[in-house]
Amino acid sequence: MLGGIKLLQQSTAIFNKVRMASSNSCGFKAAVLQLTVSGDKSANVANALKRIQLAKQNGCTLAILPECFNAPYNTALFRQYSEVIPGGETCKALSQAAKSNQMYIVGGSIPEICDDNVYNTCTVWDPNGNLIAKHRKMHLFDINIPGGICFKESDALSPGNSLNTFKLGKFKIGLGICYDIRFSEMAALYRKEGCDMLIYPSAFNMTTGPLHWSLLIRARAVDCQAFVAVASPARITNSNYVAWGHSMIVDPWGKILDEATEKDMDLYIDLDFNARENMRQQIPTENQRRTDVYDTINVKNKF
Ligand SMILES: NC(=O)CCC(=O)C(=O)O
Repeated sequence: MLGGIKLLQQSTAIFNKVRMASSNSCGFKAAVLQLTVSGDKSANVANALKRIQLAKQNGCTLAILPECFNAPYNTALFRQYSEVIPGGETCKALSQAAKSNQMYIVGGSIPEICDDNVYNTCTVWDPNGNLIAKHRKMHLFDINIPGGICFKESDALSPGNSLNTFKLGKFKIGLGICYDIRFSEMAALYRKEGCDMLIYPSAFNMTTGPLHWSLLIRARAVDCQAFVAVASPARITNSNYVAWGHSMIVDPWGKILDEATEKDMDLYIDLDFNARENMRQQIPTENQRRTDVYDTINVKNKF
């Protein structure tokens, strides 16, 4: 824990072992799974496992699940669906899936219970089935747009207080959850930490989704010069919270490499990190920052 920023990373020994099996020098193939989420937790988890296996069959090294993929996205239900990490049924299933498919899994998010607090938490699993990172949503989704949407996660959830990264081979990946993407300071810290990619399991809504969703994803990609992947639940029009869908992966230039519709579907995308290196050399903003003028992030939050 340095300056309020905690990094959770696997040990070098595991890292080396996994790297051999799972990535090459310039990239890997990622799956973004846009799953239908119902009130039946076991069915949600079983569906995720099936789709992870399909991603493996399609040559993917990494599978990314949506925010709140095992439970309805509903403040009144978070506690009821919550489970402990890593001992709960969802974590056990994800760990097993990572091991049997020899994949990395970014387990979207699930309602986590810890010391009677409930968190919106993302877990990450390596191909040995080990939990290598955990991120609790830092910025709770509390908004009120008259005639649009009123949602108050803080009625039911506590916020996380740390930034979290993990390594896939030589690539460093920073984690956020949905509303976290609106806070560019957080992404800037991940960039400063050297992240090659940011992943945000998400569930935007029908009011903000149309204008803000791809804008924010592309903005974070361009200002961090990193890949950004976001996985949403599929849209179910008669549910309490209607998700925007449109899961996507954007490259460091801000180009949308692939985008889902609102329907239940998966994306499989080859990521070539050479493109990222080229961009960082051609537009070297990292070395051009005027930290003599705006030094808040750099001074307060040294990793
Ligand atoms: N689940 C969320 O955090 C939703 C965020 C969202 O929709 C937004 O507009 O921001």
